Amino acid sequence: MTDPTDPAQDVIRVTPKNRPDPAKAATLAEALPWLMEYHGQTIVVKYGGNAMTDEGLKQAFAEDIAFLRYAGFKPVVVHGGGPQISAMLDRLGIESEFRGGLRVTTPEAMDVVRMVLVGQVQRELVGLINAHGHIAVGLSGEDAGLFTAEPASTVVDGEEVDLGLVGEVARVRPEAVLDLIEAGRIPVISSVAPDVVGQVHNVNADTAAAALAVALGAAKLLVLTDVEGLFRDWPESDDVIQEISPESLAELLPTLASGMVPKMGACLEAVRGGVPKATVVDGREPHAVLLEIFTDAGVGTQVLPGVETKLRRSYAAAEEEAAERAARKAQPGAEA
Ligand SMILES: Nc1ncnc2c1ncn2[C@@H]1O[C@H](COP(=O)(O)OP(=O)(O)O)[C@@H](O)[C@H]1O
Ligand SMILES: CC(=O)N[C@@H](CCC(=O)OP(=O)(O)O)C(=O)O
Repeated sequence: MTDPTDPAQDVIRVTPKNRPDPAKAATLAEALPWLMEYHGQTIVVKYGGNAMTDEGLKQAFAEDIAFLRYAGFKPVVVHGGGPQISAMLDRLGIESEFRGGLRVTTPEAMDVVRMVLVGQVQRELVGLINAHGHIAVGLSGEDAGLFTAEPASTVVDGEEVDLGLVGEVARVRPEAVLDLIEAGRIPVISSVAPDVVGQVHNVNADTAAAALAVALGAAKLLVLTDVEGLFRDWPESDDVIQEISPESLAELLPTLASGMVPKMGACLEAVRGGVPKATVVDGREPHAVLLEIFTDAGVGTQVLPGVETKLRRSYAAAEEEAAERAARKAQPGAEA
């Protein structure tokens, strides 16, 4: 017989507020096909500096990455830090410019790029992920011969531009990353890399992520940036490309502007190199990684072999249209 006056008894009255929520179970159940698809698979996540704007976003990113690991995936992070490098160069009074989406890098700027990427951004991300169980380890392209760079060049307005110490990835030795994955750790990688004589180069982080995804045989490359995806006619159009084939992307690439050139070029390289899917999503959305991987909601732009180009309205444009419709409805004399 229970004694209702015994304070040791832990009782709870079920009210509509604290009863189990079937919607939460539905969200978890929605994740099942993706858990099955990616269990044990490597996913390379490129975290762009433009999506690291506040502490909450960075913490949510770290939670997502730890979540993937505990869900049985093998996440690998390649991080950027363009805005953070620019801020430090400004503080130090060193000028830098972008050509074709790449930073023209002098030896003086290279020291700053390396210091900010390896010494600041990478350290911070490792710390944030390790708050969830000491699982992250930082590396750069200089560690264990991970990346070998060769000088990159780019053509802007038909002219070849000298980018200084900017590198392409000429070779990947993924063994160090594979060792860490095997040990259940999460590699967090900065995109600086030596050339064959040891001169360190500044590699665009999208480019580095794609090369690594190919070398690891990743099941997916996920790129977090500060736009909803690839806009068809930036900045005029509201249309975001939802799905695109490598062939159509190759046609579109020469028409793209600024940061999207290396980003979409990297997605193309990844898919051409055998990665089944490369996706660009808006990293300003908290938990963008979990939303993209585990839900059916079509977010961002996916590069997939064998698809027709599919468009959707940007969220901002769709919301504006909905607000206009609502305002028209609310006007006196409007039809109910
Ligand atoms: N077609 C396009 N669609 C979307 N964004 C574009 C496009 N063309 C250029 N951009 C620009 O590219 C930027 C993303 O590249 P970048 O600044 O290098 O980002 P990240 O730091 O994430 O690598 C966007 O913020 C946008 O200003
Ligand atoms: C050659 C080149 O442009 N390197 C980039 C490296 C960092 C990077 O790629 O950062 P995001 O991903 O945040 O853009 C730079 O110096 O900004």
